[in-house]
Amino acid sequence: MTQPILKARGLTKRYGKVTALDRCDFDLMPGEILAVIGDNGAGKSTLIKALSGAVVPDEGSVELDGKKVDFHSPIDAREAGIETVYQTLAMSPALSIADNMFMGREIIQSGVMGKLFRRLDKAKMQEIAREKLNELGLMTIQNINQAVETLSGGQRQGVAVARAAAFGSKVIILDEPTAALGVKESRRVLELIQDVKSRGIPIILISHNMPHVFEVADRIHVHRLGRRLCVIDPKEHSMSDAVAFMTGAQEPPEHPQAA
Ligand SMILES: Nc1ncnc2c1ncn2[C@@H]1O[C@H](COP(=O)(O)OP(=O)(O)OP(=O)(O)O)[C@@H](O)[C@H]1O
Repeated sequence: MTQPILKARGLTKRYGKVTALDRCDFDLMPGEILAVIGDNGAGKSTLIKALSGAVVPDEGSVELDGKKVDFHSPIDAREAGIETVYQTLAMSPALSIADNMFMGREIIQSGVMGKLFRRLDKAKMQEIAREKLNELGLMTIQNINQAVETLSGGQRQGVAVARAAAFGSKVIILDEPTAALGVKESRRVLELIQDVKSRGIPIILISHNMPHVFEVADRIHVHRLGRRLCVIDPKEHSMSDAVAFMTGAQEPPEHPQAA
């Protein structure tokens, strides 16, 4: 049987009296798009943070590729191959697309200048950035040296996803990638998500947008009251079923398709 690429068991995170995660289980299978849905305050963000090193759970375990991992910071998770694109994109608007793509992992020139003065290999970074954006069909971005602040919302999101796809070797987490976008831009981002999937990289998609979730997700993790309520197949359930499970208006399916 196929093993999950990312697996969590019994994750618990308390903030004072609030239990944001309550013995939560989670499974992401290789190559899939797994949507995570849930009401406001259900604990989706906390789950994602626990999987990406931004929050250290009080209890529970996380396994990546069958090996136990203990992330203490997002850098730990990144180094292990988990890239997260947050709703509030962590980008520097005044810097170029290439600079943003390589922020925090700049390429240093080989030779003396690099060794002694840590001089950056700008040409190399631009070349790789262009290649990555092209690969993902982001051809609308003409100039790799253009400042990110001059891009549209959808293009910015595209750069963020391309950055994640370029470096996230194992898992990409997207937190509400279409929330701030118009119809056309959302469409482009959804296509991009499918492009990334077709390259074999599994994606966790947190979204409140049910049509978007139902369009791209292979499976849907329904989160409620800090834990996984069930996992549903979007081909077998309607959007109104999903909302009813999520809000507690309807009992979840008897045999939750855990993984
Ligand atoms: N840093 C924090 N300090 C205190 N309480 C927190 C903190 N982060 C989250 N919580 C609480 O934990 C619970 C779960 O929050 P979380 O943000 O994970 O939910 P969510 O499902 O992502 O919600 P939304 O869809 O509204 O973003 C909420 O009750 C929230 O108030």
